[in-house]
Amino acid sequence: MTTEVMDLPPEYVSPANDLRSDTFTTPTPEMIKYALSASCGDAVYGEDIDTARLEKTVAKLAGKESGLFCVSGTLSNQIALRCHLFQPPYTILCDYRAHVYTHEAAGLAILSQAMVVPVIPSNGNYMTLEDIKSHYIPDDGDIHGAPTKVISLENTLHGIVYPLKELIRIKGWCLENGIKLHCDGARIWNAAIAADVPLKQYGEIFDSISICLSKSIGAPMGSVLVGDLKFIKRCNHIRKQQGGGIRQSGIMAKMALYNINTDWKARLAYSHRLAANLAAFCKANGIPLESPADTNFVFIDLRKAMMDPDVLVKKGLKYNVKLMGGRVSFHYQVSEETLEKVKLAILETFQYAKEHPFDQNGPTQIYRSESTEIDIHGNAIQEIKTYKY
Ligand SMILES: Cc1ncc(COP(=O)(O)O)c(C=O)c1O
Ligand SMILES: C[C@@H](O)[C@H](N)C(=O)O
Repeated sequence: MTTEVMDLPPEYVSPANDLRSDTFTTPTPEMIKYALSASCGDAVYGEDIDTARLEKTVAKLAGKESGLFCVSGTLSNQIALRCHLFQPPYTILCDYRAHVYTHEAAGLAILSQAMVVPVIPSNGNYMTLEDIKSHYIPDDGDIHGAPTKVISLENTLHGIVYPLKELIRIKGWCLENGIKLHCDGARIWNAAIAADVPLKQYGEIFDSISICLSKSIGAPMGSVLVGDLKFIKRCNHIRKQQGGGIRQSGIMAKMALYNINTDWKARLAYSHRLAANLAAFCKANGIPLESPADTNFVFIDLRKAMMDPDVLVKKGLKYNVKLMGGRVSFHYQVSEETLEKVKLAILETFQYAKEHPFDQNGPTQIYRSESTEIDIHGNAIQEIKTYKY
């Protein structure tokens, strides 16, 4: 039996109770209405006005010469890193939790033919210059080596805001050593308001930034990759090679522009407030967190708490809240009611773990197919409705 998503009850398809990711933000009627006046040129020929407007708007916000609208953050990251690289052998250095390394299907190996140096930060939260210096591979002519040619940082990573001073230190060292610096800015908007740093200041530090539109900004899709003009022209070439050329993308660009041109800071600040509230609740109840809740994510330390992620997912559904595991992701469309309900689900799971400790010895995964309402065959997962916890 295949179950159309449309058959699922409304509460299953609303963003208001969806804490799995900020990618679940949905277009509002205002965005859709605004998009009705979108341009309809062929963007591959550079003839779509609203796509060009979006690219210029985001590039200007970041203080960069040019921007390129990509269908996804994955594509914009992969294109950027590929275009910073020229002749293998080389390596890309990043945090061991970086999306470009863990969630982009080995694109760095396939598209860029790059080796990756994944670094565990010595402070547990973000790589320092000292971490980088002790892991990078110098371009010193040693025929055993694959020199590090680009460093990819994520801001925020795990919801953690990268300290500006550290970014500036890393940038200075990269300039001295001829290493490019890319930012996976899927949540750079969140970092900007949490750290009160203008996007333009991040633009001065990074050679390229992949600025996602489909997360907290709330656009239906995509990212804008920003950098200098020559670099973005090269990225446009590789984007086309990867099948990423978009024709009439004005409608999508217009929806993104609507949210960028309205009060995105207030919307993100709301999500950060909810996350901070949940983090304080966890602290007050002795529930450990993996990392500081600087922005819109709360990462519960399931391993430390011996909490079973499947129990948490099903407790969530008991209170009509969607979770994927220990990461609780807030966005501007999440309701205050959902915040109160997820507290109940987390507390009950924490208490359940005291009697039924769960020793998770496998990998910690963000994506958990059990947490969706329909399986890969499109069949509703009935047992979720008959949870036993
Ligand atoms: C940190 C980070 N970078 C990049 C991406 C990729 O974005 P997309 O899903 O649009 O490919 C994501 C997830 O969406 C992400 O969480
Ligand atoms: C997991 C990752 O691919 C996705 N970007 C998310 O944050 O939900």
